[in-house]
Amino acid sequence: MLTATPRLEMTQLSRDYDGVRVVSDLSLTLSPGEVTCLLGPSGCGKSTTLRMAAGVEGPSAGTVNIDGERVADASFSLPPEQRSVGLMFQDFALFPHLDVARNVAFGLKGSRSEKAARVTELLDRVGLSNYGTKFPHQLSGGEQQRVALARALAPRPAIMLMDEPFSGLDNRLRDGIRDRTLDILREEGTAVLLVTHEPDEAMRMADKIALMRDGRIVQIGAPYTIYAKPVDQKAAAFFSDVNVVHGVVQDRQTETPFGLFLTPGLVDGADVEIVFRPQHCRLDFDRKDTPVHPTVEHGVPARGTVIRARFMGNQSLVELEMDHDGSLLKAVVPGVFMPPVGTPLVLSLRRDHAHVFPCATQSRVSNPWDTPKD
Ligand SMILES: Nc1ncnc2c1ncn2[C@@H]1O[C@H](COP(=O)(O)OP(=O)(O)OP(=O)(O)O)[C@@H](O)[C@H]1O
Repeated sequence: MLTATPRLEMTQLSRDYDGVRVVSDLSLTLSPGEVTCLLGPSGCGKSTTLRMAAGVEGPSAGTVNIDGERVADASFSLPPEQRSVGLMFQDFALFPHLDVARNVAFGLKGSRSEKAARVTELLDRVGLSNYGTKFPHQLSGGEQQRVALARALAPRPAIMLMDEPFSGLDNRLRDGIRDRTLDILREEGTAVLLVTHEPDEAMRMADKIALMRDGRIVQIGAPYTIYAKPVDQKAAAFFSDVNVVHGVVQDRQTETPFGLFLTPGLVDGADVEIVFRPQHCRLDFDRKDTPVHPTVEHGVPARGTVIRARFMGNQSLVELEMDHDGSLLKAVVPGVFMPPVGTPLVLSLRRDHAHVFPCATQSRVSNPWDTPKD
């Protein structure tokens, strides 16, 4: 269950390397039992942030608190072993000369029998009850990952910090191990900070996603919010291909081949982008003799010609060259739809899934669902 007291509280954290700021003014809190994913492209500062939470690095500015206690600021940083944190990285880093039971017991304090009981409990939890006397080299990648999880959980850390812990695993294993790992972390009430550059992994695992770019968090929210209400075009494009249609504001609205979009608060002449995902497009055959009618849900359809169609399993990707300006737009439609190159089609978009951003500041200004009927 989530409570109001944060387990980990990072406030206005920054980190410089050789005078270059790689994490900037970053604030983030983690609650017990909550999984937060730091998601972003390579080099955006995810691992540096995680290392500051762990105590492997100290911040150049800002503070880190764990359970209300200051563990780091610009002048000091408690080392990892003095913080209640568990660490898991891509290479499981098991001790090769210790058997599984001794690997799990490594960081444990207490009497021999207490340690043995905790090791037994954890090996049972990760489904490796009979593996205590095996050595790491005798285990598969998935089994090693489970031992690493048991070892990290053994001292009952308040916080689990995980840096791409599943990326070394075979695809077939990964989903099952991810789900089971999450179940165990939730059962333990551990607050989790998971670093990943894979949107699918973040969407699947996170209660909360912190989307990073250039050392900053650009958006924090539940996976659905981050996906459905991106703050800008780059945030939208991090999760899937996007289509972008340009327009110019006139009288607080912007006219496009897909109809009018409200753009309140923007001055006449401002450039805007209408951004929408291929999954939110609809295709219809172009019956040239029959006019295409706008609808509230899909706005005005625009004409285009098929330049490519690809089958992708349970859906098809169709690319169109648009009649109005020769731009390329993509539509993903369910099932098998493979129109030949040159087929005229009309494309419309789900207006409640389209986003309007001013080109200069790239921040979200409105939901075009409010757009009046054309
Ligand atoms: N010890 C260091 N010394 C100098 N620069 C560093 C150091 N560690 C990281 N950096 C730089 O800081 C920036 C952020 O690196 P970081 O590893 O935090 O990014 P990341 O988002 O985790 O990337 P990836 O997904 O590729 O691991 C990068 O430009 C990196 O080169």
